[in-house]
Amino acid sequence: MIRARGLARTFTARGRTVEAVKGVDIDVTEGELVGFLGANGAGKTTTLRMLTTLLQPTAGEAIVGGCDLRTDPVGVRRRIGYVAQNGGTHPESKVAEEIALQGQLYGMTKSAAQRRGAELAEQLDLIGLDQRSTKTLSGGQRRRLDIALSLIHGPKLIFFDEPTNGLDPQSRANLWEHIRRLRAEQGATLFLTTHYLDEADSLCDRILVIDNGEIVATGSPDALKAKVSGDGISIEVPQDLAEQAAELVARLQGAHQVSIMDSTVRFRVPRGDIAIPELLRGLDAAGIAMTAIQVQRPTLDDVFLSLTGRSLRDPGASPVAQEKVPAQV
Ligand SMILES: Nc1ncnc2c1ncn2[C@@H]1O[C@H](COP(=O)(O)OP(=O)(O)OP(=O)(O)O)[C@@H](O)[C@H]1O
Repeated sequence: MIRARGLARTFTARGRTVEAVKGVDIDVTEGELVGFLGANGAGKTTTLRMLTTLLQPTAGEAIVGGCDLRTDPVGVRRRIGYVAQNGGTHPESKVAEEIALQGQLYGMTKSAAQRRGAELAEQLDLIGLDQRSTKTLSGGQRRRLDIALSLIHGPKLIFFDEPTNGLDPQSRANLWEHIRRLRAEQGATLFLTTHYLDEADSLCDRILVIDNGEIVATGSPDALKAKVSGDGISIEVPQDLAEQAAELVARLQGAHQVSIMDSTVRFRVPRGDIAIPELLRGLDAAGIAMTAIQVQRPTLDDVFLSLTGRSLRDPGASPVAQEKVPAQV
């Protein structure tokens, strides 16, 4: 659905040159829900605007929805939907007028646009709002109207720029449901930018991490977490047996960063769920009584931190998942 090679964009303003996007390669296959994750100014919007024909690349090439970005931008536009960060509705227009106008922009008759608008209103929980002016809609309703407008011509590839930016947690969760349904019910391919870690984690099949105009990692949220840091485990044992427990721990497959502090042994493994049964058997056989175990799953922020040296933590991000369970030895 998307194949970009060496896509780059440089801006020059007042004698200063900014390399906003430095030659990125992007591959997205049909039906995928891909998140483009990065801090403010990383180059997300610039990339999205290039892929949607709104901005000309300085270098590189891309096939988007089967059409060449450089030679057939009109073909690209016909095949994609684009939900911009700030939407494009006029505050005084009525919802029904916006939908009809958008349909007509895509060459539909007024009645065909109204029929399609009614279908979309049903799918996106906008029923009963057609005579409301867009300025009276809530933030979540306005975002859903933006999505309806971008879907009027039935695109199979949809781009979202920061879809839930500025929404309250409940409206964000509601919008995620709508985005998931778009894929499940219409088989759409979705590409969205976000700086929300929890959004990327819970919504996306695959994430591309962009930093300073370069893609620094790609993979499923779980694969990225396992690759970068793995699960952190700490166990409590009698202090005089901590050394012996640490030796057992070091023999677990993939164990690293083993350390001892008083009666606590800390370490990391690629998969805690696989390591723990083996650890329990080893401690049992050695007669070491473990009194507590704590498992800390890695977060996407751990991934981001290890890739970029900076944290992307935000108020909407999920807390670190922690489980404290009694030891069973
Ligand atoms: N029209 C422009 N002229 C000059 N510099 C620009 C222009 N548009 C973007 N930039 C610069 O390019 C870089 C990437 O910006 P971009 O908007 O793509 O980042 P972003 O990851 O989308 O950030 P945000 O999350 O804040 O939207 C930034 O340094 C930005 O200041």
